[in-house]
Amino acid sequence: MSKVIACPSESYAKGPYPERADSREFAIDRWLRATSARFLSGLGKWDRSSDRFIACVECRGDGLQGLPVADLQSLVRRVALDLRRRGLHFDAVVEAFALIREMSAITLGKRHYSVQLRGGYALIRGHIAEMSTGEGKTLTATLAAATAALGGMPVHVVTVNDYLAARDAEEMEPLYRALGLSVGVIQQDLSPEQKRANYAADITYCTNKDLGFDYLRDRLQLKDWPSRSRINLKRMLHGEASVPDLLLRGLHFAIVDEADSVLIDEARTPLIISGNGESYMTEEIFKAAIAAAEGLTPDSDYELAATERVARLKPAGIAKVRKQCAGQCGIRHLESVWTDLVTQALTARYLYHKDRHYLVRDEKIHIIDEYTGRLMSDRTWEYGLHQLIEVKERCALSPQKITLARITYQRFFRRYLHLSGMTGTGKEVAAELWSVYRLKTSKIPTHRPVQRIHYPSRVFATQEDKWRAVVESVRVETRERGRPVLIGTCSVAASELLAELLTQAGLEHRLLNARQDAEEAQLVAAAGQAGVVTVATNMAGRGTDIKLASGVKDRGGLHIILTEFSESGRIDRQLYGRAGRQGDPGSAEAIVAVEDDLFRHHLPGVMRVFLRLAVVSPGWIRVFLFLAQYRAERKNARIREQTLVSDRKIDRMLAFAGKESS
Ligand SMILES: Nc1ncnc2c1ncn2[C@@H]1O[C@H](COP(=O)(O)OP(=O)(O)OP(=O)(O)O)[C@@H](O)[C@H]1O
Repeated sequence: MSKVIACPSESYAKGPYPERADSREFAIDRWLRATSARFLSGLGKWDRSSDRFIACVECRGDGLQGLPVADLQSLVRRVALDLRRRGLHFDAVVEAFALIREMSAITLGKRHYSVQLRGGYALIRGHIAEMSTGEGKTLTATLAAATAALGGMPVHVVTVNDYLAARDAEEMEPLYRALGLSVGVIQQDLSPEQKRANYAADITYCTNKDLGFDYLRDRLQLKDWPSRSRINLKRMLHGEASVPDLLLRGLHFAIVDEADSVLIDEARTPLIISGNGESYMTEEIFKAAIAAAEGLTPDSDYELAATERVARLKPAGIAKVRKQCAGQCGIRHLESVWTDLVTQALTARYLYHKDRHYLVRDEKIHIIDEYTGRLMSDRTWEYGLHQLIEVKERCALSPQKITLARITYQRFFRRYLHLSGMTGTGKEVAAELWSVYRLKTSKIPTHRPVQRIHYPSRVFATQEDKWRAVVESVRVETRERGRPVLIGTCSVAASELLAELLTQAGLEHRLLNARQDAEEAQLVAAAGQAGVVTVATNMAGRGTDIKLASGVKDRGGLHIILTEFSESGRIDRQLYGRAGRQGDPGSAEAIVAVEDDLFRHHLPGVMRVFLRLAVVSPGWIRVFLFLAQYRAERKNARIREQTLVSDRKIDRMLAFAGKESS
């Protein structure tokens, strides 16, 4: 079984994955769900405001300060019993929050600030807590996670990449251990047994992808599970019926960190599990398709939609493809298959780029996750795209896959009994979070005023001018001011180009990208030291906490350089958010070019001319940037909408057939 990346444009599912399970395990699971639902029902009885809640926690906390750990632990045991008995009752949650806060002060040396209590309140109420970057969401999550876990709920803390999942679990573990709770971490390369053990922990830190795929694997296990009456019959005839080994313990209580990325941005692409299938497509056919695609003329024969990464053949192109290629490789009778394949070949040839969308390593294609900048080595693209890219890059051909199970994030996360989330950038997507997930967004104030300074953005006519300005800015900030600098680039290729230019300019630097990811923790640890230059892809764009070395604050803190605006302003703000955390000094600037993808794809030609002529002031740059990102976000929202619509259509079709989808 392997995992497939769906092309965003193709969002249909094959095959139903009905749930027809019953057994002692499932009875336990159902009992657990019912218990969880009872546990959560206490929330409905809360009639006091968040201010009152915070005041109660603060007041109770005053009474707990100075108590020895053993006394706190016995109070924790008492509140755990109370939570199990009465559920998320107001008084019990106040007591739990106050105890977790005091225990955190002792074990981690960090006592939750009032604003973090407010964030915790939002999470326990099932909201999205919008807390600015660097405000301590990792610590905030412990309040809700530990309270739910003390009450017996299996808790999943979901984040965007393995590095963050492992870091957060490791940092918070002393607190959980002191509270008598176990912690599990799911990493990509764990065996099923290890995963099962980690999911059995009270609180499990995992990534959205691992969680989604593990859920699909469980659904596949359940697919062949017979109905209740068949199990009973089997038991009568053969004794105990065997039950499948599931990885998860069900979907109960989830806290999604970087919620806008997981629930909105990544929701464009469904999760698909596939297995090896039989195919008549040979290497010759894929080669012929690439050759046919190369023989077509742009604009007259085909058009490319770069943002959606899909190619479309025009009537002239279709006629040419049929005339030139039909009959090749013995698939004459399937002209539509051939045209589809040539269209995919156009996509592979012109819309997927080496060192941007994938890496070639050991004669294999490794997909780069566009949201996290990390390698997804065990994933493949579907509908022949992966094989076409392999042919394009002269790699060995991997077997073609067929879809076994599929789910969208929209549908997956709605299955949790209790869903909540945190992000530094949730304002723009608050309406979508509500309409799709029924999640309210609560804005949490900052603990200390943000001191980050934003220099005016600079737009250059060419890439060369842009990179020259970036190198100059690095020189000034490090050599003249002695500050650390973090430069965000949009691809492995761009990061390597900049690294080369910095070397030529004699500026020492470190590189963090999908090709050089082994020393991520060390690179991040060193990135806050005076004069250190770190060039990174969006691997360092979210969640990364760069701690400033002593003396760096006096020099102005960390400086961030953004070298290409992304389609969403949220992603840019996340990168800026690596500086000026927790009230520290810091600064950020954007140095970009008119030729960057965002402007090329989303700005009308006349505006690009204005930008190129450099007649625009910083104010106008902001206007053009807003417009380009607005158009890009609209397009992406439409894609997500389509994914959801086709998902609902599949649901209705399966319901009509008396089946249930994954
Ligand atoms: N109550 C606290 N007391 C002391 N330090 C804290 C407290 N809360 C958070 N911090 C520190 O603040 C820094 C930022 O925390 P964290 O990385 O969790 O922020 P974040 O909100 O998740 O950031 P991002 O939005 O970038 O993901 C960390 O170094 C953390 O140790």
